[in-house]
Amino acid sequence: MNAAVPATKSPPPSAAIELVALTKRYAQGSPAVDRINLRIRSGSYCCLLGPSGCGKSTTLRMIAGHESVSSGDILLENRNITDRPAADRGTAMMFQSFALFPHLSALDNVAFSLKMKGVGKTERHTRAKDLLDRVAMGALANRKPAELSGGQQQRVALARALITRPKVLLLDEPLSALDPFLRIQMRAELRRWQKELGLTFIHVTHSQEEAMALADTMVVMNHGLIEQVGSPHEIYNRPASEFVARFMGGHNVLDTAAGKIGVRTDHMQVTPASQAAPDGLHSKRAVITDVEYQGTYVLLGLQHPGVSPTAHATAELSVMVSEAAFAARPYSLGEAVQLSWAPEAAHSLKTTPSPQLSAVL
Ligand SMILES: Nc1ncnc2c1ncn2[C@@H]1O[C@H](COP(=O)(O)OP(=O)(O)OP(=O)(O)O)[C@@H](O)[C@H]1O
Repeated sequence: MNAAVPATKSPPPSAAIELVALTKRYAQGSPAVDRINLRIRSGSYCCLLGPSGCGKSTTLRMIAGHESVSSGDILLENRNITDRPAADRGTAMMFQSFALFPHLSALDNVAFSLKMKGVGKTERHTRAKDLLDRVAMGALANRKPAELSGGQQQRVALARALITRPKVLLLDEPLSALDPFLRIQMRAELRRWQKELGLTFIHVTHSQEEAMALADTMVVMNHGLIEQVGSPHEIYNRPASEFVARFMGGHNVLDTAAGKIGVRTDHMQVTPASQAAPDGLHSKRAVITDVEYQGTYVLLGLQHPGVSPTAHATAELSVMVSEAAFAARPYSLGEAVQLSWAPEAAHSLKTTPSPQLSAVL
């Protein structure tokens, strides 16, 4: 007879950063960050995402040690760093404006923190030059920041952050100072560096597109709370709440007898009302209020029937129709249609965040 074997629980994957009931209260009123729990996997690219004022930068600054914690804990590789000084945490920060010293060369900017630590000139210059070579900036090591492009300054800023050999790199809107073209280029570089270095990156952004392009894990915040944690694919395909569906975009939020549901705009079909069956559980009448050509697809804006469109009204619903489908059957403003969707394309949405959502990666 087999002896009963106690069930063994496999340990959770190692976390580079763990936030435990982390809270920041600046003054009376609702906290900027409200008892959030989060584990960020070692070696992953994590994006903190949310609208202005949601608490993402405050969270990052608390991890960096640039902001005091009202209550809760921050652990780095199981070490409690909540009250440790910024320079002694194993984190490094890369800022939006790169914060390079204008009067110092790229090499001296990168070597600066080693100088402050009393590292000798030969060693600090060797280490700084190695890092500049690594980010393909070795040839421009003697240039001052004003003599470098935005992208080159970003590489210097990255090298400068890495010189202290951090375990976790914190990036506060690192791409927002760049023009749109360079932003996309540097986004790819950030992702490549993170993979090459095998470091944990925590990147704050308000851009859904940026977070989707970069993150292994996205953390969507709203009003100091975490609304949802997941891969870009999970968040985009199964937004947990009405807020996430609306914030991520590309979704319609519909009221049904069973509550609110979300359906992706590219997972809805349009049929002329004259050819449609009566509305059912997975269909709805609507009137076209907007037709936008977007290249590979046409975006139709729609209102519920009976709502007269005004010049300032934004469409309540939108549907993506492929360019070919629109060419085969164009739709015009004011046309009555039926929207339909497959039952599996719809998922229910929470309307309010739960205050103590525990987000474990
Ligand atoms: N030093 C401060 N003193 C008082 N309130 C602050 C301070 N810093 C931030 N706040 C408040 O805390 C809340 C969260 O701010 P935080 O900067 O973390 O938001 P955010 O999501 O990063 O926004 P943004 O994208 O605009 O930077 C906001 O309501 C903000 O006004």
